[in-house]
Amino acid sequence: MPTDLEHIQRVMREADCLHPMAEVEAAISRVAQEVSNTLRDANPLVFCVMNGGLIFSGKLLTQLNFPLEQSYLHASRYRNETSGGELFWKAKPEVSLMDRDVLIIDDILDEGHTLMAIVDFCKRSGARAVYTAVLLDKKHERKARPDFAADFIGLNCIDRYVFGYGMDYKGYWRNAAGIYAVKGL
Ligand SMILES: O=P(O)(O)OC[C@H]1O[C@H](OP(=O)(O)OP(=O)(O)O)[C@H](O)[C@@H]1O
Ligand SMILES: Nc1nc2[nH]cnc2c(=O)[nH]1
Repeated sequence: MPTDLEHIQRVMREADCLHPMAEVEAAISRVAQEVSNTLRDANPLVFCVMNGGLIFSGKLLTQLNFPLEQSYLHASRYRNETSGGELFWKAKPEVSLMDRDVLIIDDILDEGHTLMAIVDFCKRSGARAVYTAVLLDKKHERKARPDFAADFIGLNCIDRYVFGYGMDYKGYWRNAAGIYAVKGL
């Protein structure tokens, strides 16, 4: 079925802006400082979790002023829907993680299944230490494991379906320059 672009446009028009661009950019700069303090001497291997992690990764990486290697992995649970299902690996890391300090960068920690599975994979692949950075930590009582938290968090966000800064609504608006909540979700 062709995408109803009028619907996609309406979602943007009716959305609530939760975190405007200036607030998000300030949060990214703070996270960059925290990551630098922890990893500047670690020669880390940094993974962007595609697709959602793309914009946060790009903006964060340009503010990390120390030697690192960068790559990507792709694990998806939502597959352009607004509720999650089974984790599906589209691309596993191709470089060796053995004895490396690894930093995983993703857009959002919601229930946590995605990030937990990625961390678990990295540890089983021989990483020496695995750190995680997320732009948003969504606050609710449905966490897969309440004791699992990201090491670096940009912003806390309310329990709504959000898009922008890499996060999609039905595959659209990853390019929105702010963090928005879909009306009614
Ligand atoms: O904490 P969870 O409940 O597991 O959800 C968080 C994950 O969901 C989104 O990915 P998605 O599966 O939508 O893929 P995408 O990045 O390609 O949008 C997001 O990018 C996180 O990786
Ligand atoms: N776009 C988007 N992806 C998600 N993955 C998990 N939660 C969310 C969310 O609120 N928005």
